[in-house]
Amino acid sequence: MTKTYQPLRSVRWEDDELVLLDQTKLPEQTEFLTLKDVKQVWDAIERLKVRGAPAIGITAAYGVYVAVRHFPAATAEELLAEVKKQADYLATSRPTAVNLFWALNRMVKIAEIATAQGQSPEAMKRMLLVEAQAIQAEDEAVCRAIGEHALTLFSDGIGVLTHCNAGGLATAKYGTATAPMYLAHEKGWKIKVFADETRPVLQGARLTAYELQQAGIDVTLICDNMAAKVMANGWVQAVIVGTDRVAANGDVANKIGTYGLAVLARAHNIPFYVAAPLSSIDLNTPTGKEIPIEEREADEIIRGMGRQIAPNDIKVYNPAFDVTPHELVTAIITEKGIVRAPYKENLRALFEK
Ligand SMILES: CSC[C@@H](O)[C@@H](O)C(=O)COP(=O)(O)O
Repeated sequence: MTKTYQPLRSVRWEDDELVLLDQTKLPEQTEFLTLKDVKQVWDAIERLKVRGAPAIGITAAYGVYVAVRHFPAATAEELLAEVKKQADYLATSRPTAVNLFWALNRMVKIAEIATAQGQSPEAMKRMLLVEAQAIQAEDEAVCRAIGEHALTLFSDGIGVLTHCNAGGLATAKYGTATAPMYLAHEKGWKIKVFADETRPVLQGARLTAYELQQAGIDVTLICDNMAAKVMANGWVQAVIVGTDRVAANGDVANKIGTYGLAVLARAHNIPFYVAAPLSSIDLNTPTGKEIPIEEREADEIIRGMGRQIAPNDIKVYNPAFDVTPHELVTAIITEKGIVRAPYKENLRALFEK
């Protein structure tokens, strides 16, 4: 029997307001936030109320509109300057996911086009909202296309391991790494997913386990340090993860722990796939070494599980992401198809298609 995927919408433009599902409250509470100003949008991104590279980009795009919608500009040039200022501000919310900068650039570009066309400030505001909505709608189609390509690498009965949440909550719909899981499920395939809990913020436990369970997909939650055992048991035929940024040489930044998983996959001869929309591929960053890696506060670890689990003032190292060298990546699955090594040439060619 085929099942239709019921999306969890993490970002919505509703009744002329930006509404977010507060991901920090899941799975205990389903709470929606209406964001009234750009500071609230910045905070929501920084505090992980909205997270996941594509969802961050979509939110920031709406954030630009929210920031300027009531700005009393007399001319298009004046409004353009404000758009640039607010985009620069939103760009400081998180450093690693390139989708944030990609989406903000698109918003600035629309404002530049409106200015060059001699549009009024009010017309420019309307164009900004339409662009943010287009970014969201495109992401849904992109995720579905990634899912269709990724599905060609899967088969009925497959066991798949994933890390963090590259799911519907992190995108407009379907997710990236989860898209083939939803499509396999729709086809009636039996797919077994193992979700790493993903320390320290537990996106795997709180979000991936939750959204796959809601969709009726067979998902088993494991602690991060159990992945090797699950692989050794022979339960996993593919690892698939999302990404925050793919460098021009194919190095992949993703949630901390991804690199370790790629090493384990190689040791067990299991393919390691990265699902990446073109908006996450950054040809301007030559290698993983140049990708800025966010470091977050110690409290995420010391008091991360709702109670104190380490001594106060303990020295903590808390990078939110790591970089998987391209040599460990079996393939990168994009909306335009599946890319394999040599990544430098093949990723560049994608943008010329
Ligand atoms: C499709 S989401 C891809 C990545 O953004 C995801 O895997 C990830 O690392 C998210 O990190 P987060 O810190 O929760 O924003």
